[in-house]
Amino acid sequence: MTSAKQPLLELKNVTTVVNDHTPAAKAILKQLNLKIYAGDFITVLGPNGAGKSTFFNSIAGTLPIKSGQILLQGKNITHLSVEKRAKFISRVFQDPKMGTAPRMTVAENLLLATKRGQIRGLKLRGLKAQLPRLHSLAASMNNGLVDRMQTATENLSGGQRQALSFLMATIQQPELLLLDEHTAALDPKTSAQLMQQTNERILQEKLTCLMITHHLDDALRYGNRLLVLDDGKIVFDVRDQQKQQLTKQKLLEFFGDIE
Ligand SMILES: Nc1ncnc2c1ncn2[C@@H]1O[C@H](COP(=O)(O)OP(=O)(O)OP(=O)(O)O)[C@@H](O)[C@H]1O
Repeated sequence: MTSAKQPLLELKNVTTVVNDHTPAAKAILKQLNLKIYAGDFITVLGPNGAGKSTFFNSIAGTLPIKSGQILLQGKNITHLSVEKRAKFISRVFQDPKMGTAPRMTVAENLLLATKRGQIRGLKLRGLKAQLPRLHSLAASMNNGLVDRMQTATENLSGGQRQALSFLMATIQQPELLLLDEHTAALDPKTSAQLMQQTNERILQEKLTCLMITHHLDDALRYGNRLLVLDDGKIVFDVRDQQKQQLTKQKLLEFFGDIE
């Protein structure tokens, strides 16, 4: 029974306010409660402006929460800095330019990611010894990234760059992976390919993941649990068999034309 286990991540009554203490103050997350368990691969749907990115910003610490608590494996991380949370929480954004250092090569970026949280990482020691592992990771993305290991990241295609961002975010097996529409900027074929590699890696590494998407098909096909966020609250939460039985039609009926 999942209810008896300690959640990997728990949000307790989380309220997040933007422009706090100004006349433009607005609550975006509204007393949100959620328990996420190790191994959950959760797809997150919701209309534009529902608060999905704010939800991720609150978990990652890029936006302070106004009230409530965030617990990671029972530890209160509500006031932990973004940098400290980055040791446990990885994130991939929609924009291919965001996850990588543009002037550094693919191999250097990957190596940097293996040393996340260590100061000496910046010196990139040990590149040679790590190369076989980095090569096989790049090859696993099946998109030519492995042939461009010595290429500066800024010269990659958007799909290769997102695949690299994804690898960098998962190379150290984060306790929690946040995918913020990470395939949305890619063409349909590239997006589908990255989605498939994403799924394989998450299952293989048994990662715990929250993935925001506007694609109902992806939200239904991937993961063991599906959430719908609307107006700063979780309004729908299904898992396992209930999720498998969900159809696109039922989802559309539930919250209108989200796509
Ligand atoms: N820093 C901010 N300042 C002011 N308003 C903000 C800020 N961040 C978010 N908002 C507002 O909060 C609401 C929720 O935004 P958020 O980006 O979390 O929604 P979303 O569900 O991710 O939307 P989308 O699907 O369009 O990406 C929106 O109305 C947005 O304009």
